[in-house]
Amino acid sequence: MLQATFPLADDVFAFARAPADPPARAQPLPKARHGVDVTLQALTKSFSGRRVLDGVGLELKAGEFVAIVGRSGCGKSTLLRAIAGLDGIDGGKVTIGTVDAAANTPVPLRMMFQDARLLPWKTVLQNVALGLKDGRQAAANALAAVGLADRADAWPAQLSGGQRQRVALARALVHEPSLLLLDEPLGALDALTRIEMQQLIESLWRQRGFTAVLVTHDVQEAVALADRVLLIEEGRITLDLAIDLPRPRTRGNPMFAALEEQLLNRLLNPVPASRTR
Ligand SMILES: Nc1ncnc2c1ncn2[C@@H]1O[C@H](COP(=O)(O)OP(=O)(O)OP(=O)(O)O)[C@@H](O)[C@H]1O
Repeated sequence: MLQATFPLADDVFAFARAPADPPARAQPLPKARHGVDVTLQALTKSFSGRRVLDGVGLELKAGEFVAIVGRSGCGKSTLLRAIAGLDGIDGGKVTIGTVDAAANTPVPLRMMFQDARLLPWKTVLQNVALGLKDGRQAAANALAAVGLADRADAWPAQLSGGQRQRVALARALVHEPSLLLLDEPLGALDALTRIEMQQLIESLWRQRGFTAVLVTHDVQEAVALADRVLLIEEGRITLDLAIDLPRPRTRGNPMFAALEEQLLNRLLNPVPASRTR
């Protein structure tokens, strides 16, 4: 369900025509949908004989916000892509809601990446409406929800990096996903824009109730956003840390700083896998 086909010739003509369509007036986003439970059982995945996921098991509750951290190359994106069904797995099972992800049944999930992956020959509104039948109104609503109602007719090249990620977020939200997978989507943004985007993602998550899984290198971001932070080491989840702080969270809170330090110390001083199994 994540892959759409893009009729190239139509797109080229659309480039010549756009943005001739009348502007769609923004309306509030529809009422929140609920998130889905996600269950991973004994996931394994190897690349060139090297085991990257080594029997990962995990249960996420509907509407939970989970962050995944770990050293570079530990398998965070591989795990996310396995949940999304983008890459095959060697063993184990992914269940989203009641659907076995291997069953080829569409599941209500969307994914955001570090780069916005917008089509440069489509306007912002057209990018968000992509793959939707009569999607202009829904796209306008989603753009308003991310604060970009006034850029609907702009081209992606006319936007800043932060604005492009807002469009990518709108493009995901317009489908009202029950599960949003975020693969380091804020990694390329400056510090201030990053915090603004974190606040936006958190507020949309609170309004809409989807389950969120965020891969991040930034432990502060993980503590700011997540209900639970998971650490991946040697192909397994070796730490599952509950972040029991009220929202919205204040970085100056001593408990915030203590959790951040705990995670950072754990990342810098890995425990041998044999002691975590
Ligand atoms: N398509 C692929 N083909 C071969 N090896 C791959 C492929 N995808 C990932 N790998 C390898 O699997 C390991 C885990 O990669 P992955 O991208 O999941 O790590 P990561 O924790 O997300 O890393 P980073 O934090 O640097 O983004 C790495 O050693 C990587 O080189």
